[in-house]
Amino acid sequence: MERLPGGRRPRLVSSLGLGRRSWEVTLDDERGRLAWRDPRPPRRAGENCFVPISEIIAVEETEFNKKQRNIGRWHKMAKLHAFTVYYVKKARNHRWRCSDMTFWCVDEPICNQWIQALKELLEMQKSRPKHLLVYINPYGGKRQGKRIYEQKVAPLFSMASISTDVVITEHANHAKDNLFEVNIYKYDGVVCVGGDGMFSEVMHGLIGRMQKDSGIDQNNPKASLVQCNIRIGIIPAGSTDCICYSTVGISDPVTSALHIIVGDCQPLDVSSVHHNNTFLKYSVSLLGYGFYGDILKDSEKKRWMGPMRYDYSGFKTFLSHHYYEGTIAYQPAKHTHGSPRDKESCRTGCYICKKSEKQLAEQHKECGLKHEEGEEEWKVVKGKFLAINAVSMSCACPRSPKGLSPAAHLADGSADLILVRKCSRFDFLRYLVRHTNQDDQFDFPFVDVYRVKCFQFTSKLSEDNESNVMDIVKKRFGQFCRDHPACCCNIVNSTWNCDGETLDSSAIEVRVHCQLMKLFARGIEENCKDEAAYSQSSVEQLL
Ligand SMILES: Nc1ncnc2c1ncn2[C@@H]1O[C@H](COP(=O)(O)OP(=O)(O)OP(=O)(O)O)[C@@H](O)[C@H]1O
Ligand SMILES: CCCCCCCCCCCCC/C=C/[C@@H](O)[C@H](CO)NC(=O)CCCCC
Ligand SMILES: [Ca+2]
Repeated sequence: MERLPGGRRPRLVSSLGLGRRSWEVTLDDERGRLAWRDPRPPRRAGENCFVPISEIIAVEETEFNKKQRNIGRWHKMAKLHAFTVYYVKKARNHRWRCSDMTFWCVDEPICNQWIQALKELLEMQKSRPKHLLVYINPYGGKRQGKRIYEQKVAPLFSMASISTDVVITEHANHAKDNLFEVNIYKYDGVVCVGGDGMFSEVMHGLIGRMQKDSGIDQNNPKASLVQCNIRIGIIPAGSTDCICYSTVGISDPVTSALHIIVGDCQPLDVSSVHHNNTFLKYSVSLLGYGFYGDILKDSEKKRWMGPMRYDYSGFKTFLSHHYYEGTIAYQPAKHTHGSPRDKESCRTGCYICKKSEKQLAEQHKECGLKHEEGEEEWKVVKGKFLAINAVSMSCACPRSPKGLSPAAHLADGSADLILVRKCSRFDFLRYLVRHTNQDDQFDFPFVDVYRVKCFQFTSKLSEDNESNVMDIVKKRFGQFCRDHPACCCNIVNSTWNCDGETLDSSAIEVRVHCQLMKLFARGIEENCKDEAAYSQSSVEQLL
């Protein structure tokens, strides 16, 4: 086909059948859409329907047979030629489905011309993956990972001509270790089928591999880490699925598979966690000490309960009402204009995240001129806390649809540090209930929230130990308190919950790395009735 300047194709316009009627169908490369309208005048506004090319999954020649819709007298008069376009249909609550429509005509060359033109346009969608590495955790969540992948995801990948290498994990860290061995550069992305823990493994494998290949020492808390451009796709099959929910808006395997197929790209902040110049872990969702650390520690013993373990341990931890003494030092995130108290949330195309992306690009250009971090002031907060939560994203999940910090951004280079001070059980319950409703979680005198780019935490116990107070006495005293649950003052440390895994150290140093990695996602789309939504509901009416 001839090309216009810029490599674009001329518009392809034909009269094609769709359902019972004949339509003027246009493939418009410039506007990036497949559109059709009723050729009979008068043309009323709203009769023009389209599907964006970026949301077409596949096109294939279709055999017309008796199963096809009744298309009136046409099939009696001539042999019909047809092609089917599979596309993304956007349903409620950010759910995506694969829908299809079959166009037909009597002229075979025209039908072939359409198939070829559509295939060429799909081929030109350069952000779409062609070859993926897939890790499936068969034991995550309700142990449905393998079935979900085989029944719901693999057929879509195959329809979209995506080839895959699939690894079913045999033990914890299988995926992470494997990512250090395989030739990751031959893949357009890595897919993990499982929960947040499985995602964390794949992320550690990929980020770790990138640093290793670039000679960066992960143990240096100040190191400028190398960005990972190999995108990760999450097929949710876990217990919390917070990362999937917060980046897509729903925890649904088919929706996530479609975001992978259309080649979406969502940059993501990653926090590095160190202790004494030793690398511990990366985190993208929740770093929680106190309440969420204690829930996790208790729930690990109850893995056999499946996702229910969090409800059981949550209730138990709530009743125990332990608080912990410690010191937090943080540097405010001055580079970003947002605030954790903003009414607006991070949505697809978020301008605050875009601004951070520009700043990051400038920093990379100026290479080496950054790190004014050391000169900026540190703020210090001491106290007794029921929970210390640092979230790099909202942490929205089915249990908490707005998340722990509804205005947190996916890719602004900051985390929201939420300090919940000692308060009554009743007040803490009021705070927890606000995780689940529309009320402001930070509107309590015992809750403080700061947007930070790095922070350090030291528990009272480790401070005292450092100041040479006898370890054994402290530990005994801690035991004494735990044996008397009515005494809420816990002299032992809590545990850090790092994206659903426990950390061995309570004293940690955390730094947010702006947009260190990328996901096959686009952030949460605004819930307005946009153009695409309109065109698709019109398709439904027509067929
Ligand atoms: N084959 C396996 N056997 C045992 N553990 C595995 C296997 N594959 C992966 N894992 C580990 O299982 C952990 C939990 O997996 P996953 O996240 O998929 O499930 P989950 O039920 O949602 O758990 P979580 O709430 O911790 O995210 C991961 O940290 C991962 O390292
Ligand atoms: C009376 C009603 C009170 C209800 C309160 C419900 C609050 C739910 C908030 C859930 C916040 C999840 C934050 C995400 C953490 C993930 O990185 C992590 C890994 O999957 N999950 C957990 O640690 C699992 C943590 C699960 C906690 C329940
Ligand atoms: Ca962030």
